[in-house]
Amino acid sequence: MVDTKPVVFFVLGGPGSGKGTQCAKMVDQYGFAHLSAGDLLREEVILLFHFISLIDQKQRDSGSETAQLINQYIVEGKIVPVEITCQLLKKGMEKKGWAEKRFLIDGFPRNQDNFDGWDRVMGDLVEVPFVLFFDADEETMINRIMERSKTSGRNDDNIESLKKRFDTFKKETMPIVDLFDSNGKTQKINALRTIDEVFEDVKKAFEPYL
Ligand SMILES: Nc1ncnc2c1ncn2[C@@H]1O[C@H](COP(=O)(O)OP(=O)(O)OP(=O)(O)O)[C@@H](O)[C@H]1O
Ligand SMILES: Nc1ccn([C@H]2C[C@H](O)[C@@H](COP(=O)(O)O)O2)c(=O)n1
Ligand SMILES: [Mg+2]
Repeated sequence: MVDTKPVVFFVLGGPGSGKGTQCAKMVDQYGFAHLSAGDLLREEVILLFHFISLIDQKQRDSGSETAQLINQYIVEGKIVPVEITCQLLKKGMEKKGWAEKRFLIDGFPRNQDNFDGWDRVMGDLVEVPFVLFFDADEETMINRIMERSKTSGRNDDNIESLKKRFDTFKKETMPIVDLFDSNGKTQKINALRTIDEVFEDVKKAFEPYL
């Protein structure tokens, strides 16, 4: 039987490097499935708070605790424990019908805990041909995020949270990018040009999978 493992491409880069923007273009133009770990975590907080009034006391306490924990991690720019994030990603993949898809998993794995947790749960179930890494300097990324903050409504799009997110990115995420790189699995993209120029390089990286 032909192996039908889903193909997963991780998408990494600093805050505001353009991960979500470029993934959206891959979805629109080539039908890739896109899951952003950050988006899934934000949605989970909303869902847990929203349904809290509908469930019994015991579930309510645990749901509210989880929502508060995720929210706190996000505002502090820290990485949520992988048990939570990996389950959300797995469920998201299943919902999209995972066996036939090419997945872009954006903002994951963000640290060693993410990397190890994914490997435990998903390592044998999917193929990961490479990691796309959007390279940009901090000043550019700060400018983009501060502009985005005018409309995003994100509670971590402010200078205090942003400093912490950059700190986490440098200390915890870059070693993961380097780890993939040492196995020849990082495709680095210069993210400092226009959205369309960056997308030209993104397409080249995915050429064998289009
Ligand atoms: N190449 C680009 N040139 C100028 N602006 C860009 C470019 N790419 C993205 N942007 C803008 O920068 C902001 C951040 O982009 P995006 O949301 O895609 O980043 P991200 O990497 O997903 O960030 P985060 O990690 O915070 O989710 C958005 O407002 C987007 O429109
Ligand atoms: N693997 C992940 C991805 C995201 N988060 C949390 C912490 C991030 O600062 C925040 C926002 O992510 P983004 O939308 O910028 O990709 O979400 C995490 O804990 N683990
Ligand atoms: Mg994003």
